[in-house]
Amino acid sequence: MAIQLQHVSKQFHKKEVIHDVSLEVHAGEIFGILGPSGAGKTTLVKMIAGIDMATEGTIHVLGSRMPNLQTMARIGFMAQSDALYGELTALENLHFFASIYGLKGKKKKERIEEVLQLVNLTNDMKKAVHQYSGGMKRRLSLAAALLHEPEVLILDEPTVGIDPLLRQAIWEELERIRQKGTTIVVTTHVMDEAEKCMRLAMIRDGRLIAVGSPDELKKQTGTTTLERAFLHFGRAYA
Ligand SMILES: Nc1ncnc2c1ncn2[C@@H]1O[C@H](COP(=O)(O)OP(=O)(O)OP(=O)(O)O)[C@@H](O)[C@H]1O
Repeated sequence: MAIQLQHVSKQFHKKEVIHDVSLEVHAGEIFGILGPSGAGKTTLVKMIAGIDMATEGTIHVLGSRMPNLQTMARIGFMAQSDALYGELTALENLHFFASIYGLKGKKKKERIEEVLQLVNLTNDMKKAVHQYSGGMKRRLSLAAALLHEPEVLILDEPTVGIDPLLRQAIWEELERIRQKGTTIVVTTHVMDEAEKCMRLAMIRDGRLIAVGSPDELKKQTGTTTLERAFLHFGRAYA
């Protein structure tokens, strides 16, 4: 088991936005968190990544209770808004993040070259990031999250604003990374992306309404699309 949430709740200013969520993510899977805007996906993944704390309940990642600094060094996190330095080039940005992750010398240089190639930005690596398109910034953020070859990779809506071709390329990349042994958690509000996950959690109004593989969720509800399955599970909480 790579990730375990037990009875996790989160309040902001006394308002509860996550209610009693328990779930498990298996090692080596691509696990999706699917829900509409405001459902609580970002709040959940931030707590898993150790950036935010649960108000109640416990979260374990790779066997340690979060938040835990040592474990955080084994997690790659890509936030929804790109945390990049616009005035620096892509290469300079990656050097900066690599130093934060403690990469040095030859290993650092090699890894930067690898991730740039992975997200297909080698030819643009010397451009200032403020000249990048939205899709290029997303890919650079993904590259930064991959620098330290994390055991767990957490991506908050990684393909928002990315054209379909590139989206496809990013998903192929995620599958490659998974095969190398990384456990991946990805949030999305897009059904066809959820469909690509091995298992997924459906979230509505901060509540977990269902967990399973896309096929299981459709079967359980006797529907042919995840969208219908989502509506079906959601109804029980309406
Ligand atoms: N720092 C905060 N302070 C107060 N309320 C917050 C804070 N962060 C999130 N919320 C609230 O928590 C709820 C869940 O937000 P969250 O960003 O987790 O949803 P989401 O599913 O990621 O949505 P989106 O897809 O739009 O990013 C929302 O009602 C939001 O207003």
